[in-house]
Amino acid sequence: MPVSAITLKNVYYSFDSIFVLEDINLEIPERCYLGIIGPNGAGKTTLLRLILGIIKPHKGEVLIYGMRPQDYLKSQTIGYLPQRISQTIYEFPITVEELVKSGYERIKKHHIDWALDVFKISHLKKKSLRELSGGQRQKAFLARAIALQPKILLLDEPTTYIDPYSMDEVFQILEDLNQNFGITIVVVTHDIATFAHEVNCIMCLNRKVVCLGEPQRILKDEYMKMLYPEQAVFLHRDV
Ligand SMILES: Nc1ncnc2c1ncn2[C@@H]1O[C@H](COP(=O)(O)OP(=O)(O)OP(=O)(O)O)[C@@H](O)[C@H]1O
Repeated sequence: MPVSAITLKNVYYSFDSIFVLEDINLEIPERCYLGIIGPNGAGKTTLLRLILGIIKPHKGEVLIYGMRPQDYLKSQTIGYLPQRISQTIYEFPITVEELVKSGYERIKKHHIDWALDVFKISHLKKKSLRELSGGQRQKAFLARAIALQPKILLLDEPTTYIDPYSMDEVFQILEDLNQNFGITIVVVTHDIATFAHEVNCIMCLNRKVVCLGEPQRILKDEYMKMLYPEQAVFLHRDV
């Protein structure tokens, strides 16, 4: 039986007494590459923050390899690329290398070098973030997310700022991290059509789990209509 990397059981979360997530039940097996899609405000980022233990469910439980996130994080890490990165970080003269090790007290140099190498930005390591393009910066943040060699990687809109050529490169790297390094990846995205070719499972979220399954099955009009009922035009893609 596959090991469950992330489990959510009957999870509820509310802001100001309004539930933004309701009765979420989810098992993400180890080595899964899951895409989470859903309209604005569907609760996608909130779900990632629950998995990270930044916030706690108001009802139900979140387990990482059978442990509460705060217990798991005592000995392990979860890689995370947040959706919104504070612009103020660019005002400090921080280099790519410094960014990758920031917040990690005992990180080893070869881990930093490995992460920079994975995202093909070793040549930029002494450059200030201010000198980089948006895509190069995003790769620097992705490198930081994997620097501690986590078993789980959570990415919130990772392809923002990345041009189509570099996007293929990033997809290749993520696939390699998933297949060859065995990292479980959860990616939140609005770029459904592109990601459908990358992930092996898609979850549609809109406060509740609307549907979950293989991309070929999920990207059918019937499910998209359930997820985006206001939209007049739906995706027609062969995946
Ligand atoms: N700190 C907060 N205080 C109050 N409400 C919040 C807070 N953070 C999020 N919300 C609300 O919770 C709901 C879910 O937000 P969340 O950011 O998880 O959605 P999302 O699916 O990631 O959206 P998007 O695709 O726009 O990034 C939204 O209605 C949002 O307004």
